[in-house]
Amino acid sequence: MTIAADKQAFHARLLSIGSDRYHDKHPFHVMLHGGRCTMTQVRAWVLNRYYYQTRIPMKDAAFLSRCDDPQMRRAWRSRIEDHDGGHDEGGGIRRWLRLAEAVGLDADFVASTKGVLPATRFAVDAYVAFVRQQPLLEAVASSLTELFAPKIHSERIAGLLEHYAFADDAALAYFRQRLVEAPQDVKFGLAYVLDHADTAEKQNAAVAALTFKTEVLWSQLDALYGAYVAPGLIPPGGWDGREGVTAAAAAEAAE
Ligand SMILES: O=C(O)c1cc(C(=O)O)c2c(n1)C(=O)C(=O)c1cc(C(=O)O)[nH]c1-2
Repeated sequence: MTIAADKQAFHARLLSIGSDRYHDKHPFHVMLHGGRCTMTQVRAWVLNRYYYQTRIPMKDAAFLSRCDDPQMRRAWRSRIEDHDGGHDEGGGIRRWLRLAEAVGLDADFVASTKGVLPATRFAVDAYVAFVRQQPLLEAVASSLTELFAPKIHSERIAGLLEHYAFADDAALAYFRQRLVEAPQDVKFGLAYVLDHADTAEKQNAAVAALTFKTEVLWSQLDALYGAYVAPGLIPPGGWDGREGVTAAAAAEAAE
């Protein structure tokens, strides 16, 4: 096989992980985007997913701390800016808290990460540990689920706007902004992985890293589904569906 054909086949393998395993296919997302979640289920998703949001810039900082190439650090550091932003305007994390408020949650409660499901923490912490420990090629490959994220963000914007009263441009600003940011990140990450995975062994390791990441995402939704859809078993320490719901949202529900 020529080098170009080998790269092409490797690229196709990476893309097929998205079509086989990305979390857009998870039943919880299907419910959420199709307007079939209760507000308690929507809140549980926002609250748990906040934990992922908080750990993304931490894993990117872990990544940067391992990079000895200034070129690479320069390309990677905007990811931290995207999520943390500046002191006054904030970034993705603050936009996520705006979504939390729009769904009727107290932002300080969500920011405390109280009530986050144990399995959400385990999955997200495993991602941070992976990026801290594994070879850089695998750390970059694990970020490539973002290849598939613009599609899910577009579907989510459309689905939430269509089906839920809380959804408007301010509430969904997080997702619109990701549609601008993610393609830049992924362009660099994909080129890096295609260039540096130059042996079958490295290609297999990159495929395994991307697969692992799809599992990190999928298991967060399994945890949500089990606790808040069926069988509805909320583990000790998991959000009870009431704490942190604003008085206004609780009153609206009681009407
Ligand atoms: O809503 C989603 O489905 C989704 C998925 C992913 C992803 O595929 O990891 C990310 C995001 N959103 C996202 O907003 C985001 O900032 C992000 C960063 C990363 C990463 O691994 O560095 N993934 C994702």
